[in-house]
Amino acid sequence: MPRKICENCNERAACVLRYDRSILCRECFCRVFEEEVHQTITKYELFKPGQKVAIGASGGKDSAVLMQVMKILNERYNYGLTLYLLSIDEGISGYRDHSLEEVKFHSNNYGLELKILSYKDLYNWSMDEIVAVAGRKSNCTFCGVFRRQALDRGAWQLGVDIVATGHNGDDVAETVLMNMLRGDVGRLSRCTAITTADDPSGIPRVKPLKYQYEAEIVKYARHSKVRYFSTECTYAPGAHRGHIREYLRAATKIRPHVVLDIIKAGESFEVKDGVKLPIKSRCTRCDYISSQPVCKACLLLEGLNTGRPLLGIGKTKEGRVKKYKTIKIESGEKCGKTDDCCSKEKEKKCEINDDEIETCGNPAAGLQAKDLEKLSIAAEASDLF
Ligand SMILES: Nc1ncnc2c1ncn2[C@@H]1O[C@H](COP(=O)(O)OP(=O)(O)OP(=O)(O)O)[C@@H](O)[C@H]1O
Repeated sequence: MPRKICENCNERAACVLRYDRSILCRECFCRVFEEEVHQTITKYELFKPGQKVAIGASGGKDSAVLMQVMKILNERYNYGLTLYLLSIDEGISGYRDHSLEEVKFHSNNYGLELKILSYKDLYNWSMDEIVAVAGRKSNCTFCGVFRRQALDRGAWQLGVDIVATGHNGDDVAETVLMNMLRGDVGRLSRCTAITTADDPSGIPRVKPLKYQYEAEIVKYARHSKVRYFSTECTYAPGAHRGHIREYLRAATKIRPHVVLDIIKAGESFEVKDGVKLPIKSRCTRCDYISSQPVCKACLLLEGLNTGRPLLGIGKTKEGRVKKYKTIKIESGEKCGKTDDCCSKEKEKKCEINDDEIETCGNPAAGLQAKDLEKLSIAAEASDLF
């Protein structure tokens, strides 16, 4: 069989590009990969000259590749950025402690200042301690909510203008599917954004690898010899995201560009006028941005600190969060079982929980409450932070 050669330079071929099936050698593949990221950065104007950028560094393949590509592009194209590494130590022994060793190696290797913040210092709870009291079903909710705030706090401490994370195309496509399966219109409408900020006046986060396939990130790491920690999180196997990931992998075998197609579908999604989305305000306890009077992180912490670890998770009666939903009343009939029964007006903002299902005879209220309850489980983990 004739030896395959690179379509660019006639060197020995090493891989096939996923989207157009071009056959490339190692060097040309790496160059094409870097140029694609450069295109994303320039097209979406992710950075401005002179900015300080913290790279969210977990030690895994995505953030390790992001560091290397950002360092190369910053020099090749004179972006004029000062790069830092920011790591959050969630306190997962046998996982994060090992992956942080990789981050320390990268910090020395690239000469980039590294800041590490731990959940234990920030919240007085490590993930191992949380899992010991809350079990393994909701660990991703705790971890996702706490990490979002921790990255923000770390970014403040470093004094950076922007945080870049290694979220890749597969991550974004998974999140689109997760939000669709949950019918979470609010998150669906914002999860494909390449630049995000929980707090509009806070430090924005960008995803320069948003259009890169995970498989090609792995190839890039292999061909350009990027070191990374490859073990999966100790607590990941039960996560909902894992099932979606398996589905996406299977779909990719049939339709190789399904990842980019899903992202495109998500980007084209628009919320109809009149659909009510949660209104963001400030947490009354910590002042962090929140659509509830008390933010999710404060609620989860309250649960942990008062021996009710599922408070805010929405799984037990004790830990149930108050939910509000605007209910349309078709007939205007009054069920009469509660004083403030949602009956007189055509529309009313109702607090929904299981007790209300029992006491209020309005079938619409019961239905909404059950649906919301299902949706609330681990819903926080379906945001890309
Ligand atoms: N503990 C952490 N500290 C700092 N940044 C993090 C941390 N965990 C995740 N991130 C950032 O969020 C991105 C996506 O995280 P995710 O949990 O999806 O991990 P991943 O897909 O395995 O990425 P990676 O391969 O970089 O670990 C990472 O690439 C990184 O930029």
